[in-house]
Amino acid sequence: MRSPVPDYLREVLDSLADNTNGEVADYIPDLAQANPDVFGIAVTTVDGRTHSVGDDEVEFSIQSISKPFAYAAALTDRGFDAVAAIVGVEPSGEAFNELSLEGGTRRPKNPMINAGAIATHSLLGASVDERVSRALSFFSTLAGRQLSVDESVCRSELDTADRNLAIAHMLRNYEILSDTAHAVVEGYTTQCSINVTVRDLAVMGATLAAGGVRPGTEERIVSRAVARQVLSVMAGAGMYDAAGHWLTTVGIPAKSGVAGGLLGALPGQVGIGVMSPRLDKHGNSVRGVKVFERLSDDMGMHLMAAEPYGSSALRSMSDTSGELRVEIQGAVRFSGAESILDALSHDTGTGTVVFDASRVDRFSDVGRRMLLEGMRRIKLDGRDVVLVDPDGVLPDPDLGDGTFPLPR
Ligand SMILES: NC(=O)CC[C@H](N)C(=O)O
Repeated sequence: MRSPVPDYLREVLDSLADNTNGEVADYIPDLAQANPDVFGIAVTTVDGRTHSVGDDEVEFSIQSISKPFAYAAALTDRGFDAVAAIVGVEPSGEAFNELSLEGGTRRPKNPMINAGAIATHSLLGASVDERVSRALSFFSTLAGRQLSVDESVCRSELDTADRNLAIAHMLRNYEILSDTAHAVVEGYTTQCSINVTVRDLAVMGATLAAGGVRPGTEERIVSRAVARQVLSVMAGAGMYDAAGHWLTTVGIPAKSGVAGGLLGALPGQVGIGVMSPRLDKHGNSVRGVKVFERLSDDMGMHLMAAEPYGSSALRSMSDTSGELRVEIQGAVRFSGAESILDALSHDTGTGTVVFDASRVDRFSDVGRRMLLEGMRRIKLDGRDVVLVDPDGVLPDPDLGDGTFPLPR
């Protein structure tokens, strides 16, 4: 059988091919020359499979999609407090290049707008070379291949960078930058000029979606906390002044760039990369936005369209000759563990309790701790606790007193 997933992506691509609405960015002269018809879509699952259609090998400058990844690098290198000292996390509801700072703190409102991204970039090193090399090597690690800078796009933007220079001077005035405004804008602009394909974007997004681990491997690239922070800020501010509309209609944490790239990361599921250069008035790719609307609707990818999965964690509970058998299944998180503990709290038996975890896919950290607490309490009630766990999905099941459930 041929997987229908690429066929579906092809159908989405074909259905939008005639849409020529929007304009390519022209404030960066080189981008005005870009072929406006390029169109590619890629999706990477957290377990590492990539499906792509259209112009999936065409390289384009990452532009503002560099912002969440530079933020991830800064959080990793400098720690959360040092980053929070110079950039906030509040949605700005403003255009990407607004000259604005938060009222009280005088920080840029978030790292997804230029002011915040220029501040964030400055944390990647002490000189232009240091910062660019940190961004380039980090982005390459995320993409899983060596990326390079589009020098022509970079020079072209630097020639017309007055607005970003104005932002950098404003930041220096408030002692947010230590290097000169010119040097920081040069490094930031180079970071924005790193070339990627939609496949690179999908893989990079999938790493965030997988909680910081390279899709399909155990290789940790950023901490779980950094991945969560970056996805959260993308959800609230990734689409600039269209962020609220985006969150309600599409509901996938995302980031757009003026070259026409659009990156999405759906926690626990997929990374998505789309490229189509014509932009709407917010600076977001017109066809890119449409692709995300289709994926969100057709594939149930809206973050807030949650399905209840709590009670299904308890497959069955049966009492045979004084022994209580608790069969657990699926992925067990807070709500699933709560349903198991609730059922046990109504049991009035006194005999052995057998927990059968052979149908469990995985326990989240909280699911594991809650179940162990339940086992501990059953033991305190004077009952024997038995665990059936052939796949070792419940590692180190210490009952709090150095003892373990009996195996069976
Ligand atoms: N929205 C964007 O992609 C903007 C990035 C561009 N390099 C700029 O700073 O203006």
